Formats: sequence, C-alpha cells, structure tokens
Amino acid sequence: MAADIALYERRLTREISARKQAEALLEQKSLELFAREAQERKLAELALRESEERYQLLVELSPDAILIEAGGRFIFANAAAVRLFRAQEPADLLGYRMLTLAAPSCRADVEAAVRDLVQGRFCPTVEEQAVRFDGTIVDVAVTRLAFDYRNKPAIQIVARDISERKRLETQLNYLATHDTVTGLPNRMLLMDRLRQMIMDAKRRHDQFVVSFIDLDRFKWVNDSLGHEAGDTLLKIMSRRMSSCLRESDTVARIGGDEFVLLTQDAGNREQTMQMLGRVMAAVSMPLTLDGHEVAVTCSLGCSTYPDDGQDAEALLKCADAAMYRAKEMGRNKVQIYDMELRSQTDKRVRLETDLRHAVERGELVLHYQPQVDLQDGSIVGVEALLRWQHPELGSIAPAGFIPIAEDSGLIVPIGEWVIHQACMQNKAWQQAGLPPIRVAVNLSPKQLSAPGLIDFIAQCLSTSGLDPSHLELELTESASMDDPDTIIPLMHKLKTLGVRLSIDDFGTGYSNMQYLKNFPVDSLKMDGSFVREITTDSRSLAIADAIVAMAHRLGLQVVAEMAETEDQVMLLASHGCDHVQGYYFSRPVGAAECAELLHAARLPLPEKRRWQCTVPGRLPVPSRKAVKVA
Ligand SMILES: Nc1nc2c(ncn2[C@@H]2O[C@H](COP(=O)(O)O[C@H]3[C@@H](O)[C@H](n4cnc5c(=O)[nH]c(N)nc54)O[C@@H]3COP(=O)(O)O)[C@@H](O)[C@H]2O)c(=O)[nH]1
Repeated sequence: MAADIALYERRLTREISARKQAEALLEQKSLELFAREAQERKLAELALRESEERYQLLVELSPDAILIEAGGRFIFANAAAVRLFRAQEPADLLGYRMLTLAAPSCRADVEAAVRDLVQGRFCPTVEEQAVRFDGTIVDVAVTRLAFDYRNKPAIQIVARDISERKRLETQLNYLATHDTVTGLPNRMLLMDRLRQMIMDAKRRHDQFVVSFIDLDRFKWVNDSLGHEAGDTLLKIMSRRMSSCLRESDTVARIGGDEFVLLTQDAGNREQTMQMLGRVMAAVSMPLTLDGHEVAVTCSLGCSTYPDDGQDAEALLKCADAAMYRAKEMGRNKVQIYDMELRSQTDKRVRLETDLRHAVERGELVLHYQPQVDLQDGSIVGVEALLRWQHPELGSIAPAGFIPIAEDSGLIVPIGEWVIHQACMQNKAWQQAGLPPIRVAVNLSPKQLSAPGLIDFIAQCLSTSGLDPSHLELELTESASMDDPDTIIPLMHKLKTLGVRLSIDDFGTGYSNMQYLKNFPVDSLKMDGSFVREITTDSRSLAIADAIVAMAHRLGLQVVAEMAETEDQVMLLASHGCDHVQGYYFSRPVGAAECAELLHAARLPLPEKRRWQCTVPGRLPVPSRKAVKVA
C-alpha cells in the first residue's frame, strides 16, 4: 500500500512538473506569437501608410486632374485639377458640383453618367467640355469611377486636357476637307455635302442644281504668268463665285481649274439661271495679274437632282458632261444636262460596262503599222494599235474607247494586255524566221502612275523571251511634261530593263527643253499635225525641220507619223527624218498581214529620189523653195 502511494506521488510529481513545463512553454510561445503579431501589425500599418502616401503622391503628381465628389460636392482636388480649371488652390474647387463645371452642352451626358455609376454600371472614358474658372471652355477626356471613400459612396473623376489634340484634329480635318489655295471645300467635303443635300432633298421632295465650272484660260495664265499668278487668279475667282451665292450654297474647288457649285433650286429654274449668269459675269470681269490685264471666262455645265441622277457621282458626271459640251460650243457658255447628253452618257455607260469584259471575252485585237527607214525602205519597227471588236457595234477605233478606259481606270488592265500581246507577237514573228524588228506600244498617263508597271514589263519580256531592245514604249509628250519629276525616274527604271523609249505626239505638248534634255529616250515621234501640213505650210515645215535638227543634236532618232503622200515622205526624208509611219506605206494591219509585210522586209520608197542621201546619217536639206512641192 505504501509502495502504491509512493508510486502515485512520484507520478503526480512528474505530471505536475510536466504540466508546469508545458505551461511555461505555452506562455513563452504565446509571448512570441504576440510579439510576432505586434510586429506584423506594425509592418502592415507601415505598409498601408506608405501605400497611402504613395497613392497620395501619385494623385498629387498626376498630370491628369483627379477630383473626388461625395455627397454631391467635390471633397478633394489635386494640383492638376487646379491647373485644368485655372483655380488658385485645391480649396477653390472644394464644394463645387461636377455638373456646375461641365459645359452646358455636356450636362445631360454628365447626369446620365452619374446615374449609371450610382446604379453600379461601368462608365467608359468620354470626351466632354468643361468650364474653367475664367469662363473659357476646355476639351477633356473624363473617366469616372464609383468607390467608397471613408465609408461613404463617392465618385473619383480623372480628367485629361485634350484641347491640343482636339486643335490638331480640327486642323487636320480642315486640311483634309479644304483646298489649300482658295480655302474652299475640296472634293471630299463637296461629296459629303452633296450626299447630305440628296438626303435632305429626298425627305423634303426638293430639287437642287449641281454646276461644274471650268476656267477657260487658266492653263494659259499658269504657263505664261507663272504659278503664283495662277494661284492669285484662283483665289480671286473663288471669292467672285462665292459672292454670287447664298450662305447655304456651296462652292468647292475639286481640281486645277475646276469648281463645283451646289445651289438650291426650289423649282425656280429662271432664278437658278440668273444666278449662274451672275457667276459667269463675275468670273469674266477683267483683272490685273502681275501688271497684266487678264480676262478669264468659264464653261459651266449643270445637272439637277432628282431628274438627272439620284446619287452624288451620277449628278457630278452629268454636270461634267454638260460642261464639256459647253466647252465644245466655244467656251464662255452654260449648258444644261439634256436628253441628247443623256443618250450620250447612256451610250458611254454601256460602252464602259462592255469594255470591262472586253479582255476576258477576247474582243481586243492589235493591229500593227510599219515604221520605215527612209534610207533603204526597210521596216525597222511596227506600232501596236488597239482595236475593239464589239459583238454588236463592230470594230471600234481607239478614239471611241481609250478615253473611257482612261477615265474608268480600265486602261491599266487593257494596257497590260497590249504589252503582253505585243511582246508575244513580236517574239512569234522572230521565231517564224522574220527579220527582227521592234514593236512600239502606247503607254497612257494612268499606266505610268499605276504601281507595278516595271515588274509587269519585266515579266512580259521574260515570259515571251523577247529581247528588251525589241520593245519600245511610247509616252505622250504631255504626260511626260506634266510631271517630269515623277516621270524622269520612272523612265530611268524602264531604261534599266533595256527597252527603248520614245516621246509620242512630239511638238504638241509645250516641251520644256530643260526636261527633254534629261529624258533618257531614244526617239521622238513628230506629231502628225506637222506632217499633214508639211507640204503646204512653211511654218509646219520649219517646225519639222527644227524637231529633226534638235533631235539629232541630242542623239535621238525621229519618226514622223501620219505620212500619207509621196511628197510628204520625200520632204521628210530630205529634211533628215529617220523613219516614217503612215498610210503612204501601210495602214495598221492585223498580225498575219503584218507578217507578210515583214516577210518582204522592205517597203517601196517614192520613185522620185531627189533627196538621195549623200552624207551618211544626215541628209541634205533642200532650199525653202522646194517646200511647195508640185
Ligand atoms: N494607251 C493606248 N493608246 C492607244 C493604243 N492604241 C491606240 N492608242 C491611241 O489611240 C490613238 C488613235 O489610234 P488609231 O485610231 O489606231 O490611230 C493611229 C493610226 O491608225 C493613225 N494613222 C497612222 N497613219 C496615218 C495616216 O497616214 N493618216 C491618218 N489620218 N492617220 C494615221 O494615227 C494613229 C497613230 O497615233 P500615234 O499613237 O500617235 O502614233 C493613238 O494615237 C494612240 O494614242 C493602246 O494600245 N494603248
């Protein structure tokens, strides 16, 4: 029993000691935990304080205005807000309502945005206008966010000053929609207004007039008095036209010397005609430019909505067609779009539609006209001339469809077909054993500005296997001179392909000799108008003579076109012209017939070979008396 008690006491003592140890350990751990918690709390408080300070610093330093509205009043504003509203200090803004500082035109939107936020909806950033303390208006991009601020619902407003961006936008928009010389609306704004007028007129069952105006002697002013005088003239004309119209009407400048007027007609045709008469009279009043008295007239064509067209493009096309008719009638005229013009336009629209399918339907063919060397009658080349075999209208000459192809842009795919076909045909003649010659292809201005021309020609030469020196590209003189800064680099690129280049219709396009010197061309094609008169008009002969002399001095060959008679050919030869093309030798013929001519290799020269060459490369010039050939 005593042993049991002793055992029990020992166990109790052990247990008490263990418990004490446990309690001591627990206390120690509790103390450690408490200390750690206290430390962590301290760190968290520190972090929070730091974060708040950081946030406050960010808000203070933010370049955007930051304001907090609670209970319908601003309770906080940062320094940027003070700057934005042109206040003195943040306190100036406190107490104001968001709505009070919004521009009147934006207040409804601000109210709607606040309602959305209160109902828990997200509000995207919006562009608004705010009123500054000095009463001026500022453009701002505003973001609003609902949050709890010191346990109260609040709205944080971040506003960025976008007035500089808006100013630039307005400036760019003005530049994109106005002509820089006259300040008038340009084509883009005109089309916008025209479409708007159509919508209004449709709704109100109204009509209005579109007038197309072309100044008759603008090119002359530009060429003879210079571009500055040309610009002054345009400014004066735009002011004169505007002064004849009402505020609500539009005068636009859509091209060099092309203006368009949009005027309400209200069914009173007589009034409209009187107004157009006033415009013409105002334009034709004499003016002084650079000390020269100048009188410029205009040709005016007009169309009416809704009779002549339902859309902007149709109305402009009709007015343009009428203007061309006015020009044909002798300038300084008004032409109203009428039934006759309508049937012409319809025909043109039909041709354009058919022309779109002409290549794929195989309706285009090339004819070839020989170019003959005047020394020995050999055929040195042929010019490829396009013909359209229309299924119903029969063969159409280029004059009947090239202008349509030009206007519609179809000239680019059609021209590509011509280049490809001419290369393939020339190579086929060579493979058939015919003497190698060059084939000349006409390039229109639109083709010259189309991207990918160089690559396309290179591809045609490689597909056909034609030596580049057997392809000649004819560029018209006017196209070359219109934009020489673009054309000269293009010509150089074409020359790197190894092809020949010639200037077509030479003598008609006001050549600038400075540019001509820099054109990397091989020959000049003397315009047919000189050739036609060479035997009857000594001035035409003088020009032909000068063209030949100048070309030779520049190391270029001369091809005279449209030579029809023996006398013309003889005279051209005696004046040193190198090659001649024209009905005298052959009309343009199909590929098979041309092969026969090439087979013969030479065409007979005129019998009377009075002009027989005595000096190689330069033929003797006859006396002026020989001009009137019997
Ligand atoms: N961009 C392209 N333009 C082309 C292409 N094919 C032709 N054209 C252009 O059309 C113009 C008219 O061509 P066409 O009706 O074929 O007239 C040519 C000859 O047939 C004609 N000619 C030739 N010899 C005489 C003649 O002795 N008398 C006379 N009255 N007419 C004659 O002259 C035209 C040749 O012109 P040119 O090109 O200036 O050498 C034509 O001018 C081309 O511009 C084409 O594929 N693409």
